[in-house]
Amino acid sequence: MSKRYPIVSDDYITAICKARKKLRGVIYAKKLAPLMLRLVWNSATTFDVITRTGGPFGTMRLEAEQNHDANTGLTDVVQCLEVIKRQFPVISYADLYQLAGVVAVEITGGPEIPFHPGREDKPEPPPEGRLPACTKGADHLREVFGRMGFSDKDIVALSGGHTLGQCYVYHSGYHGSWTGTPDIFDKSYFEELLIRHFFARDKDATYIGIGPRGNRLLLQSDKALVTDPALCAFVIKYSQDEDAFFGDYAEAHLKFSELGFADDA
Ligand code: HEM
Repeated sequence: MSKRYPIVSDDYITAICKARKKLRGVIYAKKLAPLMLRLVWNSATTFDVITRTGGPFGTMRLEAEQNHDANTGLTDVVQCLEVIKRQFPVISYADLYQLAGVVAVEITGGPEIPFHPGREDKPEPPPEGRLPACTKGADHLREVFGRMGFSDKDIVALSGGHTLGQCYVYHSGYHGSWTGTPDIFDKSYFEELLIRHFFARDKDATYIGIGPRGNRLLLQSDKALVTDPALCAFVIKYSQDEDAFFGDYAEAHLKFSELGFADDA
């Protein structure tokens, strides 16, 4: 679907440029990049193409959505963004959150992702249960991502977002990072995935192992990328070619950050 982006005022663009700088400082100083990325992913991919509800429209500001099981741990980061929102009240929550996601990837060494302003905030949170489950395999990933128009390539490239950050027991019940460099956006997620899935032969939903710098983890949804041959072809490609990963990631990130936005119906 082609996009017809809304025209925003010069003042709005100036505010976006200033907010981007603030975000760089805050995300860097408070080491918030992984949480920011999780926040924007969890916000955007609630979009439902049929009802056109959910999506990257700032509803994570609402307590009801923060209370969804999949969003445990995101309240602090929402509050951090609230401080920036107060400095730039003209910017919608929807734009501010998605801008924060783009900045999080950029300042950790990842690709530059285009950003188009003009999203409006929705008043209602989406229903719970639209995000992919981490305890299921490739069929489930294809079903959930496919619903939003994502291909196999998009599924694998986006899952590379797990190059950043980790799981926390008090959020998801799991503990560990996917790589030894969870504050750097690079292709190490795919390298680790190819090595570690060999050790993950049991039927348990997650693999937990010990890495040079703490616990390593593979969710069932991560393992599915290696056990499914079509998905695995992309894992191998990205593990060998960071430029290819960055290019495909940036394209897919842009797509999720604009689900339901500026659609030229
Ligand atoms: C494929 C389906 C996915 C599932 C099932 C999934 C599930 C999870 C789970 C369970 C956590 C741990 C939360 C916690 O304990 O704090 C997590 C963390 C994270 N996810 Fe995903 N995720 C998926 C896709 C993605 C995508 C596409 C992105 C970004 C493009 C992403 C970015 C992150 C980040 C950055 C973290 C770490 C957050 C932190 O360190 O605080 N995830 N994810």
